Amino acid sequence: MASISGAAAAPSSAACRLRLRRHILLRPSHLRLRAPHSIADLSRSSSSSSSAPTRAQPLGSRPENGGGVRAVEKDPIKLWERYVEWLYQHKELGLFVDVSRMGFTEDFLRQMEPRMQRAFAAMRELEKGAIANPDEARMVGHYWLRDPALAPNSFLRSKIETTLDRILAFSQDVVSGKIQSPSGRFTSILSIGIGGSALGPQFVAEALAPDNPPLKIRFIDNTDPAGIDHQIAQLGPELATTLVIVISKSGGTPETRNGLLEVQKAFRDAGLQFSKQGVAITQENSLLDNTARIEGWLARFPMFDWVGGRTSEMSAVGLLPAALQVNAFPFFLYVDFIHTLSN
Ligand SMILES: O=P(O)(O)OC[C@H]1O[C@H](O)[C@H](O)[C@@H](O)[C@@H]1O
Repeated sequence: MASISGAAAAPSSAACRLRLRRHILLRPSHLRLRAPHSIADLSRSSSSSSSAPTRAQPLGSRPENGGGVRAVEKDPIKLWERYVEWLYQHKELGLFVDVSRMGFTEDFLRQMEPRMQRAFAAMRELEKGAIANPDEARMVGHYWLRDPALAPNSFLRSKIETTLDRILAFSQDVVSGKIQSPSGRFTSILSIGIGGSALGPQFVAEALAPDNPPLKIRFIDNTDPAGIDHQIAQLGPELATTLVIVISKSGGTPETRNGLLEVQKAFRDAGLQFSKQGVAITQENSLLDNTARIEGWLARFPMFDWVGGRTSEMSAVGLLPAALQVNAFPFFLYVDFIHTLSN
């Protein structure tokens, strides 16, 4: 990730989007996601075949798979040659993949090439919006979230970008105090959601949030009544300045609803108005979405049907909690980093 030294004022969401776009435009073509011409392109870092060092001979080939497997090379010189020939490097990310100690042969790569080409063809179809979930007639497009330009049409692209803009604007307004609870600036976040609607935000909070985030986050991620009571008790009077984010793709998960009902009761008991502090992240017109709309919650953000719960980290599910835990500039770098990583 680029250095954040010299960071000045938080950029506007438009500036963030602009930089995201510029990043897409300026990205060197060799870094673009593409199907390699040959599977060997995947692993070879450099060197033409004519200048390639002599490769170790297969040591332990298995006749049943045509000799594609070999024992791991032990000779240090040959191992070094194998390392030099096959090291994959992505300079921009500082990512290196060393496959030299894996027991494969050239033959293995030749055998796999038709299968890989079929996989790349299937991926191309998927990326163009093919229905990959026939039971529910849904596309599978979570990777469009990381690069909206990949979305199969302008409608979807604009939905992704608009949502990203709204997340940035809302989180900046909450962190700066422009949007407040009736009792003052928001000081913490309570996330209610389970499974795919909790794991990504928990991981990011654990891995990336600063030691003293603008808003500290807590999670209710199961229906254990003692656990729910514990989180509410830990907040104590801070409930009055807690932003409650209710996350559910389907909007009807009973565990999440139980958590919501318990928290709403705690608000009532404390004489607080939940709607002034509640945010919903869910599919449009779900039970949760309709509840939030009818009760007039502070905000609603969409979850798309073409994003699986377990791959929703770069949707509002993951980005809103992340944006609220860091100030806007590092959040932008986070989006930028994920974008680079995915390409
Ligand atoms: O996001 P929701 O619709 O509330 O679903 C939340 C979770 O519910 C269950 O635990 C499913 O097994 C998970 O795959 C899903 O992520």
